Amino acid sequence: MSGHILEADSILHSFGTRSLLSDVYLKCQTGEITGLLGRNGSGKSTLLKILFGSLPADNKHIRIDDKIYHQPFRHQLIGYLPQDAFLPANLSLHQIIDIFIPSKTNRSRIKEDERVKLHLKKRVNQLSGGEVRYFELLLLLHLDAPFLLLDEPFSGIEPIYKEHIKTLLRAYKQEKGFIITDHDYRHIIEVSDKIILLTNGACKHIKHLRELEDYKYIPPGSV
Ligand SMILES: Nc1ncnc2c1ncn2[C@@H]1O[C@H](COP(=O)(O)OP(=O)(O)OP(=O)(O)O)[C@@H](O)[C@H]1O
Repeated sequence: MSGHILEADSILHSFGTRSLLSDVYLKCQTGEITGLLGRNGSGKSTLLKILFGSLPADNKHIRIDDKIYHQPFRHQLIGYLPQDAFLPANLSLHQIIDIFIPSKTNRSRIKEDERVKLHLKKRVNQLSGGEVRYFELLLLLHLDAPFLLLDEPFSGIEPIYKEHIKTLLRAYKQEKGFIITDHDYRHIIEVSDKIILLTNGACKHIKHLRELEDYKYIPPGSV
């Protein structure tokens, strides 16, 4: 897959009288992981939903390879891992892989994953939270979409899986661009090529990690 560029600007969004996103610009390209940080309630999940196209914004301008899209997910250009589990609870992993993944090669790859193959016959509701999270992420990585938005991919994941997930992200960024957000900020910082802090409705591009302290996102002396 050759390189792709996702650019979003002029994103405005309010809930009632509260202006949440007022001046958002961000750019992501294949080969790159963008870490999106921000305090609770700063609007990270809202921004990802707007980029994906599942939440209508008051205003938005999303371009992929210079073409404007209102709902990029309808064109299989963006995949999205929401904060909450999204898979049908009563289907087996085997069934879900066959339904979600168009490519036979990719279906086999997922079924051969050592953390998935043990559970293929189980239903989603028979897995632990961390096992489901890992499976969801693996499914998304095997979609054709050039961009993936990951909302808290490390949530509920045991340490050794977190390391494995970082390895997967580094491997798949050869062909995909990622925007990831998680409060496990050390993992985000470690795996990301660039860091954005969402604060006061705008994206601040962080050049030096100490700026995260200046913006009071992390305590003094953390980096
Ligand atoms: N549908 C909605 N209606 C009204 N307010 C909402 C709605 N969705 C989100 N909000 C509010 O918008 C703000 C931002 O929510 P959002 O989930 O985007 O934050 P976040 O940065 O992802 O937070 P966290 O880090 O806690 O997950 C919150 O104050 C939330 O209560």
